[in-house]
Amino acid sequence: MSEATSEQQAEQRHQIESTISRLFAPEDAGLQGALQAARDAGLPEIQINPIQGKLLQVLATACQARKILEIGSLAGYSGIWLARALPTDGHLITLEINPEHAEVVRASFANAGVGDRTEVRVGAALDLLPTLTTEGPFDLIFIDADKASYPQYLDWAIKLSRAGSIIIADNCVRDGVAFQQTATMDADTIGLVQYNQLTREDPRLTTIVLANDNDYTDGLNIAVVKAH
Ligand SMILES: C[S@@+](CC[C@H](N)C(=O)[O-])C[C@H]1O[C@@H](n2cnc3c(N)ncnc32)[C@H](O)[C@@H]1O
Repeated sequence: MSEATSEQQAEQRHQIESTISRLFAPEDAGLQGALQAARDAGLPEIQINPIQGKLLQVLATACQARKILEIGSLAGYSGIWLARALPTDGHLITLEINPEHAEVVRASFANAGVGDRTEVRVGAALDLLPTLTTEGPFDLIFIDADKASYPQYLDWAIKLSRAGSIIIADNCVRDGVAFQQTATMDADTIGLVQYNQLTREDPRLTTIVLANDNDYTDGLNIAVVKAH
């Protein structure tokens, strides 16, 4: 029997990922509504994928999250996955620099039935993070905004967390460039490379990066805070 070509292997991986997505991470009307609202508003389609969304829920449930902080809301897709892991008196704060994105997020949260436990704060995350010190600690922090600021976001995430909190950052693979020091890196890549290095070396964290198996998304850096 002839061996599968790399195209056949890629197709097989895609089929398996689609099956996992369909069985374990189906999108309901609220999630699909957020995607449609993003398209209608002309927002870029750069949200996490359904398997990552379900993984965020699994992690939020594992740390019994009551308070979640997100940096980078876009249209609210990842926020909906996260908010649905909260108890009814739980709270998600999401930070978004673009006021037009924030309007879409608020409408999508309401449409998905999580408007009561979510709050969108508009501004540059590095300006907003210092205002959150009295509202923490946050049980889960999801970082998914401008990549150049990731190292500073990590500092804030640790400050705003407790032992047992989970800090997750998106785009920490980028076809492998997020692990390589090179002379020609742009500011985003420098931020990602430093973020991976900092989370790997910080004795307060236990960290892993999970790469997705397809070619149109990326990978999550997942760190658990052991102690401060
Ligand atoms: C990749 S998207 C977020 C995707 C979203 N987490 C999801 O998966 O559904 C990044 C978002 O971060 C926002 N953003 C970029 N720089 C920011 C900053 N300095 N502070 C706050 N938000 C920022 C962008 O406007 C954009 O909406």
